[in-house]
Amino acid sequence: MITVSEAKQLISECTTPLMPIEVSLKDASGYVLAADIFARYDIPAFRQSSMDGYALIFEDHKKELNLVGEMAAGTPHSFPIKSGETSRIFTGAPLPDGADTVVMQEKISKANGKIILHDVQLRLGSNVRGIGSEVKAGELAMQQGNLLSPAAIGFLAGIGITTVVVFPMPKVAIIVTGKELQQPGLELSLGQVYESNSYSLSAALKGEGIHMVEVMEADDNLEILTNILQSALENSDVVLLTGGVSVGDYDFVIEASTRCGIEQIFHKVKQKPGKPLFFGRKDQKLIFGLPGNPSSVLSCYYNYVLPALKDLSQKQNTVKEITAELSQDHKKPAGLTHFLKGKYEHGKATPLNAQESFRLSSFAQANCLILLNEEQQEFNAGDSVTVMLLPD
Ligand SMILES: Nc1nc2c(c(=O)[nH]1)N[C@H]1C(S)=C(S)[C@@H](COP(=O)(O)OP(=O)(O)OC[C@H]3O[C@@H](n4cnc5c(N)ncnc54)[C@H](O)[C@@H]3O)O[C@H]1N2
Ligand code: MOO
Repeated sequence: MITVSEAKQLISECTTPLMPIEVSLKDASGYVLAADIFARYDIPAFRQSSMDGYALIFEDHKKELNLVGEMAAGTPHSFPIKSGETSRIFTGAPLPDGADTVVMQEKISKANGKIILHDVQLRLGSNVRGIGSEVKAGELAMQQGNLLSPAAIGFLAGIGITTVVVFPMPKVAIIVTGKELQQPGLELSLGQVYESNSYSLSAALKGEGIHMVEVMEADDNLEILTNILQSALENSDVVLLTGGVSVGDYDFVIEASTRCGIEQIFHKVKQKPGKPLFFGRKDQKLIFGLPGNPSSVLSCYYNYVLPALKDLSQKQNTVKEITAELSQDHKKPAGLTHFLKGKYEHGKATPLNAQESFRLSSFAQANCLILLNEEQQEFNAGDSVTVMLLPD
C-alpha cells in the first residue's frame, strides 16, 4: 500500500494538460490561456481626454482662451486649434489636432466669453491618455497561463480580441456502481440506499465550472460495468467510478478496468477514509475508482481528483492547504493518514462528530479536512496540523 503523498505524486506524473482549443472570448471566462496574446492595435488608438473639460495647447495655459469648438466621445471628426484657442471636450473624446492638454471644467472660469484656467497643477499632457498607453501594437498583452478572470476578459475585449486559445475543461463521466442504489424520490426496499455519490460529485464539478458531466449507473455485474466503462472512456477525459473497488465478491471495478485496457497505477492508499482508492490511466485519460462510501468519495475527490482536474485545465487548485491549531485532543491508531471532517475558524481546526465514512452529515457542515499524519497516534490541543480548506 502506498502513502498519500506517493499517491498524489503518481497522479500528478500521469496528468498532462488537455489539448488547447480556440473559444470565443464571450465563452472564455474561467479558462486558462494556452497561448500568448499580442496586441494588434495601439490602445487607445488616439489621444483621448480622461476628463470633461477644455482642450488646449499647454503653452497657452496662462492666457485667456477663445472657445472654438467641441469634441464629444465618439466624435469621428477632429479640427485644429491654434494658439489662444480652446475646445470643449468630454471624457473619452479625441483631442482636437494641436491640443496637448486638458483642463477639468471645475478648474476654469468664464469672463467676457473667454476661458480662464485656475489649475496650478496642470502640466503638459495632463488629463490626456496617450496613444498606446494601455497596449502598443505588437506588444505582449497577456501571457499564456493567465486565468481569464472577468477583468482579463474585459481587458482583452478592450484591445479588440474576439477569440482566445485556452486549455479546455475536462469532460467527466461518473459511473456509480451498486445493485443497492435507488434514486432519491422513490421508495426504498429492503437493502436499498439512496444514490448520493453522483449528486455530490456533480455538484463539486459544477462548482469548478466543469459542466460536461455524464452520469451512468452500473449494476454489480462485470459485463455491464465493462461496457459502461468502455463507453465512458470513449467520451470523456476523466472517469470517476464510485463503489466496487474493495475486496467483496461483487467489486468489479478493478477487473472491468483491466478488461478495458486501463493501466493500473495504484490500488489502495494508507488513508482513512478511502483506503481502497484505485487510480489508472488509459492513453491520456485518467480513471479514479473512488471507494463507494459517500464520505470516502468526497475525501478522495478533494485530495486526488480535484488537483488532477485542475492540472488538466492548468488552473489553480481551489483547495488551499494551511497550518492551523488543533482545538482539541485526538487519538488514532498508527498506519493510516486520517482526514477528519472539520470546522476551521480563527486559526483553529475542530474535528466534527460523525466521522464514519458512510455518513455525510458532518461533511455537510465541514469547511475543511484536517490531515492527521500516518504514524502519529496522539494529537494534543494546540498542536499544529495541516488543514485543507474546502471550496464553497
Ligand atoms: N473485508 C473488507 N471489507 C472492506 C474493506 C476492506 O479493506 N476489507 N474496506 C472497506 C472500506 S474502508 C471501504 S471505503 C469500502 C469501499 O468499498 P467499495 O468501494 O467496494 O464500495 P461499495 O462496497 O460498493 O460501497 C460502500 C458503501 O457505500 C455505499 N454506496 C456505494 N455507492 C453509493 C452511492 N452512489 N450513493 C450512496 N451510497 C453508496 C454502499 O451502499 C456501501 O454501503 O469497503 C469496505 N469493506
Ligand atoms: O476507507 Mo473506508 O472509506 O474508511 O470506509
